[in-house]
Amino acid sequence: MDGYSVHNVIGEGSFGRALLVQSRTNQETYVLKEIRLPKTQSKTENTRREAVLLSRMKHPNIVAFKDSFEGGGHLYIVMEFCVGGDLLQRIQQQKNKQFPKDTILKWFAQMCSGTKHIHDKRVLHRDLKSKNIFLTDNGTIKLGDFGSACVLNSARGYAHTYVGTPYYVSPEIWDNQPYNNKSDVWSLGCVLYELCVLRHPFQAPSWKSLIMKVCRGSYPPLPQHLPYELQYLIKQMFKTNPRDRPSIHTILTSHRVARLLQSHLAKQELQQERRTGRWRIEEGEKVASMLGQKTLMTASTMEDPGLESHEATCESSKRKHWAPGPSNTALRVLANADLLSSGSMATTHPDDSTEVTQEDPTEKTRGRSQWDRRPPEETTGRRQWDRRPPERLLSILQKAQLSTAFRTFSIHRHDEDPLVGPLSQRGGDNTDGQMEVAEDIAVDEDRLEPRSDDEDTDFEEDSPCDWMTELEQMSVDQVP
Ligand SMILES: Nc1ncnc2c1ncn2[C@@H]1O[C@H](COP(=O)(O)OP(=O)(O)OP(=O)(O)O)[C@@H](O)[C@H]1O
Repeated sequence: MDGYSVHNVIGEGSFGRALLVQSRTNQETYVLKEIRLPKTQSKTENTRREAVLLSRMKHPNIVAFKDSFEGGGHLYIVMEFCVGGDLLQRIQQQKNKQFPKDTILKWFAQMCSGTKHIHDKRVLHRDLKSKNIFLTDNGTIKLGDFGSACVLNSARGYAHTYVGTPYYVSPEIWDNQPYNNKSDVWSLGCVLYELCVLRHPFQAPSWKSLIMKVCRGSYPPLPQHLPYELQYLIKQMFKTNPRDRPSIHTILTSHRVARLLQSHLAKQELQQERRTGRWRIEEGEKVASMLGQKTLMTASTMEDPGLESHEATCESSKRKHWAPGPSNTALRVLANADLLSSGSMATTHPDDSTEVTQEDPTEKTRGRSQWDRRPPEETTGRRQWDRRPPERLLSILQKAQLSTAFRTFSIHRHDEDPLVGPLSQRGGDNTDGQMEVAEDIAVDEDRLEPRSDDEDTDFEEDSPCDWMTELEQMSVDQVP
């Protein structure tokens, strides 16, 4: 601490404080994060990983790491100060005035660029949200607060990390599936939506309603004045099956949307893209070993072909695949069946705006992804994403006191209603209980078409924690 003089405290997070400091050496202003070190050795190691991870991420759209040190039972991480504050504050400052289209595109392009850098290193952010995205004085976007997932890798830590804040959590996480790179894409979709609408895409008056909306990808349509590309992009980012969601690489390289975004990336960023476009294996391995193998798995177009074939042999047995059937964790028959109305048991297909029940075999092919133009017989056995909400979770939440869920999920760290977010409308919104997507949007299916699963970057958490079981146990423990 001797090298810095403290100006003021700029905020308190769940792990400590953020201070505004000035370096005695170069007189520059920085943010110093003071993080309480856990008592046990293994947890302390995990906490240190945040600093290690941050120090390895060098990109114009990621908050720059300056230094880290320890003292008095705390870890201190010194990082770039983003004068413009976080994006959530910026959205709130707008009141109800929409951002100009070009601002949205520029910021989103920069977010993608930063996220791509992280993903190219096989790291998942896991907590992308407008509060963790910052602005510099010249309006450049910087992703911050990432790597906390690696820090919080105790069993409870994972539960905490996986769920994060409910507004940004993708359907597969509610379904107790491993976090993967497409889960970050979903969260970025939420941020993009917030920039366009100044509200959360998914908000509801109850847990059940919120989770159902997320699992069905049900959000109010964007205002008509926004360009087609943005409307379409959001629709793709909110594909409930992660395999149908484009990767960041796809978003940044495909067709018209990509061109629109690329034109908003500064020359400097494009150069950085070119430099880091290919994933460097040594770099990825270094990060993985620093993170104690807690990082990610195989298969990316960014790899050397040699690496790909090597990994295909060595890793194939380890790699987790999406189960070829409905989730066996979340879709157990609900003991208290009245939790779900008949309407909520229906599977809705936004692409053809038809509601069909999950069990109706004649409707199976209509539920296929719009990208999947193969004849029905070729797709037999392919996983159809089940858009019923994760019933086991709903059941747990039904029994659990909201305050228990509040603590476990760390959804909202203050005393307010955990389901009322900073951009929420009280009492939910007009999509509550209904499937309302932008039906009237014309779809050009050739644009931003995700490549096949094998081609698109796709990696996931190595050893995910079964946070749902943990939560279930906690709710049982709470019963007097
Ligand atoms: N690099 C930064 N530049 C400017 N402001 C920052 C920076 N990092 C954090 N802040 C601000 O400091 C405050 C505290 O941040 P911190 O990351 O410690 O906690 P949090 O994001 O509020 O909570 P948590 O980390 O528990 O999610 C926030 O208001 C955040 O906007």
